[in-house]
Amino acid sequence: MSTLNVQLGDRSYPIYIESGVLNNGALLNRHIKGKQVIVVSNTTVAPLFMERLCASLDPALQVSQVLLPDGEEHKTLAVLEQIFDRALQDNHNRSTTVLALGGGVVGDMAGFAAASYQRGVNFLQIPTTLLAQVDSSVGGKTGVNHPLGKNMIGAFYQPQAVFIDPDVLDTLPPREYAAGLAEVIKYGLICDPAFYEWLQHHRDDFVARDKTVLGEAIKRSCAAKARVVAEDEREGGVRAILNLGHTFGHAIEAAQGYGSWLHGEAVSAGMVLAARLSVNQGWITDAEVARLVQWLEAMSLPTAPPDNMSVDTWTEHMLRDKKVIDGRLRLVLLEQIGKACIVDDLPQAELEAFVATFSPV
Ligand SMILES: NC(=O)c1ccc[n+]([C@@H]2O[C@H](COP(=O)([O-])OP(=O)(O)OC[C@H]3O[C@@H](n4cnc5c(N)ncnc54)[C@H](O)[C@@H]3O)[C@@H](O)[C@H]2O)c1
Ligand SMILES: O=C(O)C(=O)C[C@@H](O)[C@H](O)[C@H](O)COP(=O)(O)O
Ligand SMILES: [Zn+2]
Repeated sequence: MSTLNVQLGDRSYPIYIESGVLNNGALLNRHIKGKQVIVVSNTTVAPLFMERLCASLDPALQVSQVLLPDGEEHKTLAVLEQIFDRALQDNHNRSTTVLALGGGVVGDMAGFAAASYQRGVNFLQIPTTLLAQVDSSVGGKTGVNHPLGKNMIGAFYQPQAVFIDPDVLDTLPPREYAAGLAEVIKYGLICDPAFYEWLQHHRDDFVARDKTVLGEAIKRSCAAKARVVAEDEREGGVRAILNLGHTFGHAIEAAQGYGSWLHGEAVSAGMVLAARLSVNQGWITDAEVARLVQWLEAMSLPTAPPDNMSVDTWTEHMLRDKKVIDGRLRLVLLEQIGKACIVDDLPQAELEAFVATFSPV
């Protein structure tokens, strides 16, 4: 078993990465504080893993299950209420533990429920998608979408532990697997050039879902995220680099209707746009962007945005980004491959001219 740590003082927590950790009752039960558990999952994931998970839990625990509808379009305040309804109907008190069993949607929603139910209860993450294992289960960003913007309602609320079982990825559909790879590649681009090269070197192994290579990628991704989060938990500064491609990506997701583009797909196209803007600044080369595009395409990821968003639509969504300060956009660009930077002085006219190059007239 590999154990990493997210170092946040008295809120530090372990990330356990182990085949079969879903069946490791001793470990799971050690992190359950009270006598009650609410397992939050969805209608796709629960039939796959709920029984195994519940069999690992201490039989003396009172366990409630909440199965959310599946899909990004259900990551809403209205659906979140289903968790509170069940928690209250089943008399869960402040010492209950919320356990998220699912992908990033379930994790973000369960985390926000844990942050707000009776003003905060114990929270554990069991991520079941590649994207959730390498990104969303770590770092404490929780919340839901609003029709006008992604993740607009939420809280920073760290889990008390993360349990990653790479074996659960065996059932993950190809499109979801590719979406997770986009966030893996992101870490190489923003802060780890050696990892970027290693990932490219193993690109056929990723297509073949080689377990050894995948396990190593999960570990290195979680380690990168843990380092950044430990440095800047609430995104006052450096944490924003984890948002590479997201200003464009979130605009795509919201404008196209949540669920039409997967989050990882929108991030993939968004990273290419951020890379192209970085070329315009004279920082990286066209050849480096071409190499990235070719790689993402080989992973079946989109590398261009949809062609139905006007400049106004782009601008409207991008100006709602959470990184905006006093009406000024902050964009994550690439100073080099493997080194991101945060840019807050790109003239609005330059950004609009850039967006116009891929928008309908
Ligand atoms: N909090 C963060 O730091 C953070 C980071 C990245 C992304 N996110 C959020 O995460 C969400 C995307 O997460 P996602 O990509 O995991 O999507 P998701 O949660 O919608 O899961 C993708 C699909 O895979 C299914 N699934 C999950 N595990 C499975 C398994 N083992 N086998 C078969 N099917 C399985 C799900 O039911 C769903 O249909 C977005 O809402 C995004 O905003 C949050
Ligand atoms: O953890 C972070 O910080 C990230 O930015 C990780 C992103 O991959 C993730 O999609 C996050 O949810 C985006 O956050 P937001 O603050 O832009 O909504
Ligand atoms: Zn993301």
